[in-house]
Amino acid sequence: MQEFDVVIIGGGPGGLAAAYGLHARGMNVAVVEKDLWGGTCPNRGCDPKKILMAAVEAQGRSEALQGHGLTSVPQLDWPALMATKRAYTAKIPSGTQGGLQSAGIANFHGTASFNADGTLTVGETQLTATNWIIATGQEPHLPAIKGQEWLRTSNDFLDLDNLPADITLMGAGFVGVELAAIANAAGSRVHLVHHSDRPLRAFDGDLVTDLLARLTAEGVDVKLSTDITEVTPADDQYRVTTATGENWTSDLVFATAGRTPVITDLHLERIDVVTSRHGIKVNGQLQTTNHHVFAIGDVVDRPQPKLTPVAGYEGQYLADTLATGDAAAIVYPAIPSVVYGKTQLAQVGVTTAEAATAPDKYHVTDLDLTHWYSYQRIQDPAARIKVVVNQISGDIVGATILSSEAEQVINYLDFVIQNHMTTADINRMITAYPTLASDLTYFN
Ligand SMILES: Cc1cc2nc3c(=O)[nH]c(=O)nc-3n(C[C@H](O)[C@H](O)[C@H](O)COP(=O)(O)OP(=O)(O)OC[C@H]3O[C@@H](n4cnc5c(N)ncnc54)[C@H](O)[C@@H]3O)c2cc1C
Ligand SMILES: NC(=O)c1ccc[n+]([C@@H]2O[C@H](COP(=O)([O-])OP(=O)(O)OC[C@H]3O[C@@H](n4cnc5c(N)ncnc54)[C@H](O)[C@@H]3O)[C@@H](O)[C@H]2O)c1
Repeated sequence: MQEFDVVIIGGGPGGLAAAYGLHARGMNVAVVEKDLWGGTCPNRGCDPKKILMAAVEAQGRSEALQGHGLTSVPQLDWPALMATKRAYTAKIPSGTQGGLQSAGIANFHGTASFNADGTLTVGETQLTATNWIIATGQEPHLPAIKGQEWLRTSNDFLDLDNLPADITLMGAGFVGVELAAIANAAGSRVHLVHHSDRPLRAFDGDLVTDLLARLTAEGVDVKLSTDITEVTPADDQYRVTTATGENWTSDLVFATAGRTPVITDLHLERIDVVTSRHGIKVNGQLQTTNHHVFAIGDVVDRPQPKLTPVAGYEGQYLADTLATGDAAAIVYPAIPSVVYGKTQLAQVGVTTAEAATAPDKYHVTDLDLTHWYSYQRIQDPAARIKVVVNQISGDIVGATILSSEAEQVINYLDFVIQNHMTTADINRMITAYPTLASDLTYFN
């Protein structure tokens, strides 16, 4: 039996932030990982996806400048792009584990499972700890349709040797929309199928409609209010059938219909940790129903978006609270989120839906940016922002933006919101001109 102050289960962004934070505060910690050290984000999530996106973005920029100074559109070389991605991801697990080893943080590779006496089994090893942190993340959800066994996932997509000529994506959430943008740019015929008429529900409806219109204009077959009920092999393809009897064939069908918490192996029922279908239940201190067990990151049932910086923030919070005994509840700052692609959709702070519920407090400005210098210069085909302003103070408190530059603008606005900068504060700054930052003075 090996003893620790804290054992962390899951070596992804959440678990690693907690491990390094606790170790730096002098605590004796161990991390357990059953699969790839580094977790979803650097191995099969954010980072590999955005390596593929680099080529997608470059193609989008070139397309916009056809007739405005550029004469040909670059084509994506999938095998070369995948080789570039693999050159990055191949080093992640060993580099991550090597980092833990050099820091002197104990690490165990294997599937962690709790025992009824509150200890943990990892292969042949038994661990015990004063406190535990569960950071086991989520995995792709495979909808229970006929032919479920034929469905591929984002893990498979991000490791395809060759991109097939025709693919179907079942679900138009973050993952579905981003994979559609990549596959479409790389020359595949993409069917992006969503069961309701309102994908990306967390974002402003008008801007989601604009984004789907852009994807359609780029060649994606967007099908809303379409329920896939069956996938069956048909020669060397798959036949996709919907609830209304519509059908087509595709080379591969991907389930992009959300993700589910990874908790089965842990046997949390043995240690009285309560879960829901959305994940592990926690209080404001990220403490589960067992007072010695905490949970962070994607595996937690909470309203905050499931993103890498959120998992890391929660890991740092627990490093502080467990090391100091200070039990102040976690307070989240504004959390920016971006759906990446040639056209990006991003939001931060108060949403337009929240603003609509308090019209006395908030005013929403809807601006077409296509004629602004920053967007005209690059011939951005779709550029629009909705800015939420506090009517009383006149300050920007939220924004949703659609454009090929959205990922940058949203972070500038995050700084403005997080630091409660007033219009006067922004006007007191001199920013390099003409840039996206120099546009900040025009938003309210
Ligand atoms: C395709 C895709 C793209 C994404 N893009 C972005 C993006 O652009 N930006 C962004 O912010 N977020 C993005 N995300 C989300 C991001 O990857 C997650 O929010 C983040 O990885 C969560 O970190 P985590 O530590 O909670 O979980 P994870 O990173 O999932 O790590 C959990 C780890 O726990 C391990 N584990 C599970 N069970 C056990 C067990 N019983 N024993 C031992 N180990 C176990 C798993 O193997 C895994 O390595 C993306 C996700 C996907 C799928
Ligand atoms: N750029 C980023 O930051 C980024 C990228 C990818 C993932 N993520 C994170 O990972 C999380 C998971 O992403 P995701 O896309 O897997 O989930 P998601 O919840 O964003 O989207 C899944 C969508 O599939 C729909 N759906 C559910 N069942 C369906 C069915 N049977 N048929 C068709 N559609 C169905 C859901 O209604 C939902 O809209 C995101 O919420 C986000 O927090 C972030």
